[in-house]
Amino acid sequence: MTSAAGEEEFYKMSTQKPLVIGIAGGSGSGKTSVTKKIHHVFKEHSVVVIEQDFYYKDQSHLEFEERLSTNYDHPLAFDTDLLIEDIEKLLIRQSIEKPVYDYELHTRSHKRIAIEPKDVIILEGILILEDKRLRNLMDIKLFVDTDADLRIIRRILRDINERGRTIESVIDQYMSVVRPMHNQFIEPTKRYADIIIPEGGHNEVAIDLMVTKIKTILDSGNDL
Ligand SMILES: Nc1ncnc2c1ncn2[C@@H]1O[C@H](COP(=O)(O)OP(=O)(O)O)[C@@H](O)[C@H]1O
Ligand SMILES: Nc1ccn([C@@H]2O[C@H](COP(=O)(O)O)[C@@H](O)[C@H]2O)c(=O)n1
Repeated sequence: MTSAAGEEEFYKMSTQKPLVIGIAGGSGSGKTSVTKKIHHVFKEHSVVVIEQDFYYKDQSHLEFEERLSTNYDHPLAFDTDLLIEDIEKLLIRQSIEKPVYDYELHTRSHKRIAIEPKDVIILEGILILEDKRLRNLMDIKLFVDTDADLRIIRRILRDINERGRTIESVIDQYMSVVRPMHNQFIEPTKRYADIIIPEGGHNEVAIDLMVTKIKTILDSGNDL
């Protein structure tokens, strides 16, 4: 910082309450794509992304075969207490050690990512709106709403290319667990959203509106 005005701005940015944005939606809906686009705009303005998936419960004590039978679309699959603890730390400007998840091994990796507190926290995941304590931490709640046929097509491609799955395993998991859990737990959380975004990552209008809203809140010192 070279000027008094610059120092004042730095002080304002580093002490205001961080803005928490929740991005929910079904698997394959485009949550990660929306998150990446918003992150891309704000990265130099201090945005941190927290993926709910990284907070799946550690299963390293289980055999690999046993991990295959876990229901990863149920609220109890997540270590929500740890997730809340980490967000609360970021809210009081403390750094955290974010867990890292391994989709091929179905458990947490031994790695951790050091995350410094930032002005904007984006919390992204299928069930982030399901837990009232998490909802209460959010300033803006989004739900990415994409038709089931598109979600399963996207998931098949992604899980085969990026998560080490076979087409049979993706379809079997979708029919037996993902679809029923979506209907039971994820879809009903849409009612908690402030904004419902159809089609996710390619909805430039919705992303521009979100970016403008976040800028307005940050410029006003986050007086929510
Ligand atoms: N609008 C879109 N059109 C086509 N493919 C998309 C679109 N949005 C996302 N995808 C792809 O679909 C897959 C799932 O999207 P992603 O953003 O990871 O969804 P989620 O995080 O909700 O599971 C990814 O491979 C992504 O590249
Ligand atoms: N070991 C795991 C853990 C999670 N999943 C699936 O991931 C989905 C959530 O991630 P998205 O990026 O798609 O939102 C969820 O539907 C789980 O079924 C998995 O397959 N294996």
